[in-house]
Amino acid sequence: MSDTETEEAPELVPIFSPERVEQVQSLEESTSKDRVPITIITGYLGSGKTTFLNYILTEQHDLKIAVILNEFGDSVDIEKTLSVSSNGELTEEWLELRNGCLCCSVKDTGVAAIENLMTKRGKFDYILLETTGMADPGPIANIFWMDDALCSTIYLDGIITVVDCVNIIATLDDTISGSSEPTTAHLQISHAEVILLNKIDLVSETQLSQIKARVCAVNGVSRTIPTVRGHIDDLRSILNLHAFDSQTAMEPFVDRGFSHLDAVRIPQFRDCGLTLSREYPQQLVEWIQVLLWENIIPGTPFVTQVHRLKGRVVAAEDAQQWIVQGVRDMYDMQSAGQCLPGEQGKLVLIGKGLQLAELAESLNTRLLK
Ligand SMILES: Nc1nc2c(ncn2[C@@H]2O[C@H](COP(=O)(O)OP(=O)(O)OP(=O)(O)O)[C@@H](O)[C@H]2O)c(=O)[nH]1
Repeated sequence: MSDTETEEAPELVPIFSPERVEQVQSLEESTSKDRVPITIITGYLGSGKTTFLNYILTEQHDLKIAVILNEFGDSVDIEKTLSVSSNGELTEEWLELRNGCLCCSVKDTGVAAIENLMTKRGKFDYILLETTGMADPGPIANIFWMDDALCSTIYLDGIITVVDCVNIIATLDDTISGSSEPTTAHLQISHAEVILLNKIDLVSETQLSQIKARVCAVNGVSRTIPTVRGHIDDLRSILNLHAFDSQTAMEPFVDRGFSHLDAVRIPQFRDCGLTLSREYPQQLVEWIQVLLWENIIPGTPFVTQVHRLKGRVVAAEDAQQWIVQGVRDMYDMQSAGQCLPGEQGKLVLIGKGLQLAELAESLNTRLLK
């Protein structure tokens, strides 16, 4: 018999008193009955969060879901076009969709937006909140723990992180030089209960298993689901997880190690909004290609790294609108019908080395050629 086998087993001590356990149980019961669940959808810039939400908003299902879209910087009006384009309506108000869902674009994930939503209580039974691509979901999740008024009507059900399989490895590698801080992408993955490995149409099976291994190294306890454009056969399998019930009742996020992961500041990062006059899309595309593929501000020696590009381009000849979307070195352009009279285009860039004056001048020079 070894020494360890002769040692007495340690006495197990309950961590929580019977009163506390009772308190938790009653909170969990009220959770299911009286409060509306909210799931946070997070994921790095361009990973496919809005595409996933658009899928939910247009798919037929028996869920009445309210969606809150939160946008980075200046791109809210472009995003709105994307999220409600299937109905052809553009509005900042809450919009009722044909499948019973509600949709709204807000510039800020403030408590006010959620309180405003709760005035429409009864019209929905679930809330999905999309964070910006640069957000650490920890502090947002904290709102549903800290704010007493919100806690009485809403509870955090879970966090879903959308991963862009094409770019995730580069994004995870992209630490601030000399720093051991986790990147935003690490934080987003580490908080998730469910991780959508999205854009698998663009990677091989071998790449997918490498990506899965890398993602699981950051968070090995969450469920991973491979997706194309966020399509999930059984939406219910990722909702109503009650992922935080026991833990949130037992210990606030600050004790779960969330608070020290507070928003990682990436100093070189910035977003730039450029107003476009009516353009010749082909010239703009050539400019975008140099920017994304050569990583310089076209016609200048300035080095850049664009992580996300979104834009609405209005063609000079026929006032047709095009939505341009770029994620790192990939981009696509889709026709979005005729623009309204007098409407101009806009380009929003998020990344490093983005100098507004130089970008604007470079763009003008190229487009005036
Ligand atoms: N090929 C492919 N493209 C995808 C997929 N999912 C999304 N996309 C494209 O990726 C681009 C970015 O998608 P979005 O849904 O806007 O990404 P997002 O995460 O909401 O972006 P941000 O809000 O800017 O962070 C768009 O051009 C989408 O059409 C996918 O599974 N496959």
